[in-house]
Amino acid sequence: MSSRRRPKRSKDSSKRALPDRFAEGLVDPQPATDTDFQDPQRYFDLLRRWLDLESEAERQRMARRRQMQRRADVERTGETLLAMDMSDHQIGLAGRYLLEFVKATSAPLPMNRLKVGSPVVISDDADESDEGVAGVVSRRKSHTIQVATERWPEGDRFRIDLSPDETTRRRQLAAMAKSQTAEGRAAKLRDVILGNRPLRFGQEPQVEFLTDLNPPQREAVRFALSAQDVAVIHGPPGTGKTTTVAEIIYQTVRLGGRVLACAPSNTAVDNLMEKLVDMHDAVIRVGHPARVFESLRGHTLDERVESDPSAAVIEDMRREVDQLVNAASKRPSGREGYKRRGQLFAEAGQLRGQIRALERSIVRGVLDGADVICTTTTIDDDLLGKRDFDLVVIDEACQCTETGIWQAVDRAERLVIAGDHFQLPPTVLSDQAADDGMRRSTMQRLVERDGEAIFRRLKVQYRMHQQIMRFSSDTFYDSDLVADASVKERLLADLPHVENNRWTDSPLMLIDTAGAGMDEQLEPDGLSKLNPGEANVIVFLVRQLIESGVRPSEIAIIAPYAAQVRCLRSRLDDHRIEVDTVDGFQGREKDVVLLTMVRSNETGEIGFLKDTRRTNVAMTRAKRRLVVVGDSGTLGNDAFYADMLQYFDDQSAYHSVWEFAGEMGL
Ligand SMILES: Nc1ncnc2c1ncn2[C@@H]1O[C@H](COP(=O)(O)OP(=O)(O)OP(=O)(O)O)[C@@H](O)[C@H]1O
Repeated sequence: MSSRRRPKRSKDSSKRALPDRFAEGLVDPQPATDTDFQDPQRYFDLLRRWLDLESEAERQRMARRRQMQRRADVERTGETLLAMDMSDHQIGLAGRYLLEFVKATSAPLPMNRLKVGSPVVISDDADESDEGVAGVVSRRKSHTIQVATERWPEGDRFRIDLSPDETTRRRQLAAMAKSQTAEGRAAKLRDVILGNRPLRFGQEPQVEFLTDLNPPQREAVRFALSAQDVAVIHGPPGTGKTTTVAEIIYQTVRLGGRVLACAPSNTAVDNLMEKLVDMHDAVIRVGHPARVFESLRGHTLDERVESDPSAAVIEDMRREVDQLVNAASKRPSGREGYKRRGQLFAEAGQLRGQIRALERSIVRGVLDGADVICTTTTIDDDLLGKRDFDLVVIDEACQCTETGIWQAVDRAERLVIAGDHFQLPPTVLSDQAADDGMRRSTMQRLVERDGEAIFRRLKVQYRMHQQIMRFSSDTFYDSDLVADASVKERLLADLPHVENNRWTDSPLMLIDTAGAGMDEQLEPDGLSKLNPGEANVIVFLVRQLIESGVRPSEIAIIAPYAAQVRCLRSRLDDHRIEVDTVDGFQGREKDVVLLTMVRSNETGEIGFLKDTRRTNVAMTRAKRRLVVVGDSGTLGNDAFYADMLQYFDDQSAYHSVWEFAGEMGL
C-alpha cells in the first residue's frame, strides 16, 4: 500500500513552534496579574468569584432544563430522570435515608450523568412548584438508582435532577476562609503555594524501596520525601504516577507519619487505594461504598463501622426507624392522620439523632486507627473532624481547580501533588470563569511558576508502542519519554489470537478524508457535531480488526464530540466495543484506539480541538495501535495538527481514504 507523500516541514521549525503555541493562549487564558495569585486577599477573592460564577452557571443550566417543553428532551440531557417510583428505602450511615427509585415502567434507566456521589434534587413529578429534597446518589444500577437524603420527599411519583453542588461549594468556601486567615503551619504552606515563601527541601533520604521502581520514579520519591512544604510529581501517560505516589505514602507511614490520600474523582481515589492496600493494613476509604471497587469494600469506613461490636445496637435502632418511616410514609387521611404522621417522623428523627451520635464515636475510633485515609478532595469535614496529617497527597491534581484543593491543604503538614497538566483540565461550567483561568489547576500554575525546582517528571512509560508515544513525547514532554522494553515494540499482531496483516502489523495509521466530501454536521436538535462519513470509515476499520481476530473488548473508539459518539454507538451493535468522548477515557488504555477527529469544513474551523490536551489524552490511550481518521484540509490549518500529520507521514503511516475507496464502497 503506498502512502501519499506530504511536503516535509523542517523538524527544527516544528519544534520551535510548540512552546510558542502554548504561550499564544491555546491553553486556557490566564487571569490578569500574577499578584492575583500572591496576595491572599486577592487570591481568595478571585477564587470566590469563580465559585459564584460556577454556581450561577449551574443554576442557569438547571433552569433551562426545567423549562424544556418536551419531556423526552429533558431526559436526553442526561441530567434528569422522570416518572420514577420509590421501590425501597433503608437507613444508612449517619441516619440518612437511602431511597431507591425505579422507572414507573420498570424499564432500564436512560443514559444519564447521575453518578454515585452526584448531588441531586428529588421532587414531585406532578408538581412543578415542588422545590424537592436534596440528596446524593449512593448507588446506581441498570434499572435502579439509590439516593441518600436527610429528608423524606413528598409525592407519589418523582423526578430526579442533577443539582448545583452547593454542599461542595460551601465546604470549599469554608476551607478557603480558614486558609486565608490561617496562622502558623497552615499559613506557611499557603504562602509557599502562593509564592510568598521560598520552596524548602531537606537532604534526600536513603530509601529502602518496597516497589521495584525505575530510576526517575526513585528520584521522584526521594525528592517528594525531602520536600518540607510542597512537591509535585509530573506523570505523563502510563509512567506509573500512581505507583510512585503509593510508594511515597508507604515511606511516610514507615517513618511514623499519617497520610491523607485524595483525588478529585472516586475512580482516581480507588486506583490509588488499590495499590495502597497491598502495602499497608491500616488504610481506610471514606466515601460511598457502592462506588468503591469490590476488592476494596472491606476497607471502607462504612464496612468498618458495620463490623464494630456496637453495630448490632445500631442495627436494632435502624429497624425501629424503618418501622416508624414505613408507618409514616403511608398516605395520611384527615387532620389527625397528618398529625400522627408528623409525630412518627419526629420520633424517627430523634432516633436517627441517637444513631448518629453512636456512629460518630465508632467512626472516631476507626479513623484514629488508620495510618492512611483515602477520600475525594471534597472532604466530609464532619467525619474527619479536626484531624491533621503529616502528609497530604492529591493524585490527578490537574483535574482539580484551585478552589478544590484547600479542604485537603488545610489539613496538611506537607503536600505532594501529582498529575499531568498536558492531559484534561478540570471541568468548569462557567465560560467566564474558564476565560478567567479557572481551568488552570494549581499544579499547572506551580510547575509553570517554579519549573524544575518544584517538580520531578517520570519518564519511563509502560503503555504505548514507542511510535505511538513519540509524537506526544516530543510535543508535550520535551522528548523525555522512553518506552519500557516490555512495550516499545508491541503490536496488535503479537497478540496470539490476532492475524498478522496490514491492519495489525504497524503501530500507527492516519486516514485522511480530505476531498472525500465527508463534511461535519451539526446535530439536528443540539449543539454537538458529528461526521457520518468518518463514522463509516470507523465502522469499516472495526470490521477489518474483528476479521483479523482482534477482540471487541480490545478496541476503543474515541471522538471529541458527544454527537459523534451517539452516531457511532447507534451504528455498532457490539456493546463490548467502547465508544466514548475523550473525558470518558482519561486514565484508561486499550490495545487499539480508533480516533475520529470529526471537524471537516470549508473554513478550517477546528473549535475545541484547539485544546490539544484532549488530543494528547486520546492518542495516548493506545497500547499497540493508533488509527486517526481526519480531514487534513481542515486540521492542517492548525500548527499542532500540521505537525501531527507530518509525524504520521514521517512514520510512513499516512494514507488517503481513497486508497480504500473500493473496499469501503465510496
Ligand atoms: N517501575 C515499574 N516497573 C514495571 N511496571 C510499572 C512500573 N511502574 C509502573 N508500572 C506499570 O505501569 C502501569 C501504569 O502504572 P500506574 O497505574 O501507576 O500509572 P499512572 O501513571 O498513574 O497511569 P495514568 O497514565 O493512567 O495516569 C501499571 O500497569 C503499572 O504496573
